[in-house]
Amino acid sequence: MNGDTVITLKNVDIFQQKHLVLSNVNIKINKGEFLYLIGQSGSGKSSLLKIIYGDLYIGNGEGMVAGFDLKKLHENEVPYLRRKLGIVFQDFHLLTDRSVEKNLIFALRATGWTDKKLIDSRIIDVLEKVGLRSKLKKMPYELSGGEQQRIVIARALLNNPEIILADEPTGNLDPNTSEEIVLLLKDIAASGTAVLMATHDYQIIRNMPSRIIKTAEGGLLDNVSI
Ligand SMILES: Nc1ncnc2c1ncn2[C@@H]1O[C@H](COP(=O)(O)OP(=O)(O)OP(=O)(O)O)[C@@H](O)[C@H]1O
Repeated sequence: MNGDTVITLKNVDIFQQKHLVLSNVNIKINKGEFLYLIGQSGSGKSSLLKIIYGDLYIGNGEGMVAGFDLKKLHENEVPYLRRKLGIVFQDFHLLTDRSVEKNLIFALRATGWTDKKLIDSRIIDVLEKVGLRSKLKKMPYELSGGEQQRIVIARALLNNPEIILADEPTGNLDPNTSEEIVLLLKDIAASGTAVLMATHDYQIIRNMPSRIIKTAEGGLLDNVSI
């Protein structure tokens, strides 16, 4: 793995229980790349993401993610791998009973941050990155769906991840708001974080083309056109 590669999977077989979902997966993703992950429902997109964030273990093959060797990954190292990853999933909602600021403080404390000054300045940094500094004191229900998704992205950026995994981040958003979210993710990629975004939204891909990988027929295809 050279210094610019943040994800390498080599001849990896991906199982759910005893069922082989994807076989012989080969992929390299570099620092700062933005990729779409497509594939029919049930074809293995989530399983691929799970291998990357250490929720499924590698059987056959080799994998390196953000410097962690997936083959040797011990259960108690998974939280450290996750700190190198920003996760933006549809079901990773904001906590609805507290403000944006308190959501972000909660996420930082959970990953070991204790210094109040550093916490405050990190929160301002990530809110500026997503263009929502003014929403610091708002409750999630006072924000639009797109704004909430930006805050989820801000939360994913807190620990300065090497990779963002986004699973259908625009699934509940209207087309214009969806494009803004993808533009934001592309900006984040341009500043050095790799972004892998699973989506079923081909319109977005057509409007904002990028490298596409696809789960199909029990394998992973690279550089696909749609
Ligand atoms: N926990 C599990 N135990 C057993 N089989 C599973 C489990 N999770 C998923 N599978 C099976 O693995 C295959 C791939 O599922 P996966 O969730 O990776 O697909 P997907 O492409 O992400 O689908 P979707 O787009 O609907 O989210 C499916 O056949 C599914 O039934």
